[in-house]
Amino acid sequence: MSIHAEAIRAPDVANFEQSDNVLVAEGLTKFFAGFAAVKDVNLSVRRGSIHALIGPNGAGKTTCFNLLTKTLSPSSGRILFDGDDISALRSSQVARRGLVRSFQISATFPNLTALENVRVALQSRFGAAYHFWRSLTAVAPLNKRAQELLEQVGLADSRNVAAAELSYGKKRALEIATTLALEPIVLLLDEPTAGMGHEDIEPITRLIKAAAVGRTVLLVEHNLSVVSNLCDRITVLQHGQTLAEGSYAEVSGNPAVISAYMGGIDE
Ligand SMILES: Nc1ncnc2c1ncn2[C@@H]1O[C@H](COP(=O)(O)OP(=O)(O)OP(=O)(O)O)[C@@H](O)[C@H]1O
Repeated sequence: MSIHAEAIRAPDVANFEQSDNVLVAEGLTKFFAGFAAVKDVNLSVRRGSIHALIGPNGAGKTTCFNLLTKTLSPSSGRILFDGDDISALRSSQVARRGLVRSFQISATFPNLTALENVRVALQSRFGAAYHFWRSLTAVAPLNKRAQELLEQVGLADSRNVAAAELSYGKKRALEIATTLALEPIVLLLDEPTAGMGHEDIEPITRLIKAAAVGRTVLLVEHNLSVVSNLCDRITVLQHGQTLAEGSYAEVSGNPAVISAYMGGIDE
């Protein structure tokens, strides 16, 4: 895959100067049948940063991520996006505001080509004017943008290949292209390198770096070398609580973090 970092377009982010933190969690807590999977987590994601949520297995990363993406509702606490309390909003509502979770592979349409998948994402963004039932001529203007997005994620040569036929790494790249079609202000990625072989990890890391230009990225990631290579800021969770926050150098030198990972760095 060849990736054109500089070509990935920055979103319209007129509010960038307003506040240092684009996404803030305050006292975020989630109980499952009396068990606190996430307990009183405070988190500030700086505008323009690549921020990782890490921690040992069962630390509460996925639950925290699902709360931030509004896939789950918090038991208590609140979430601010661009200064607005989004705690009561649905994921579709926050996505329209620019807080967009990367589609999961299962959400791409396996029988549609890479180009068609990106076009469907663009159609969903542009609404009724480009709905499915419109003729191919009507949606043609979207092909150019879809093609650009495919080029940006290194999939130009795969434009006419069905999503189901793409390699695992290319499926993840397609997933990112469909997400970028929505012009996210904050791009949320759930374990972007999970299940990848070494050959795909480096290109996807470069792709995320490129996609982060002009926007903010928050990801859950198990692979600590990816985290160290990619992320400006890291929040370490353990037992549902924040154990440490800082740069990779800061958190990786923190004795509490070392102890939490002892015997179980799940790279
Ligand atoms: N829907 C649920 N119902 C009950 N318990 C849950 C549910 N989801 C998560 N948990 C529990 O909450 C805790 C945190 O889980 P979570 O998946 O958020 O951790 P994680 O850090 O993402 O773990 P992993 O690295 O293994 O994916 C775990 O003990 C898990 O068993």
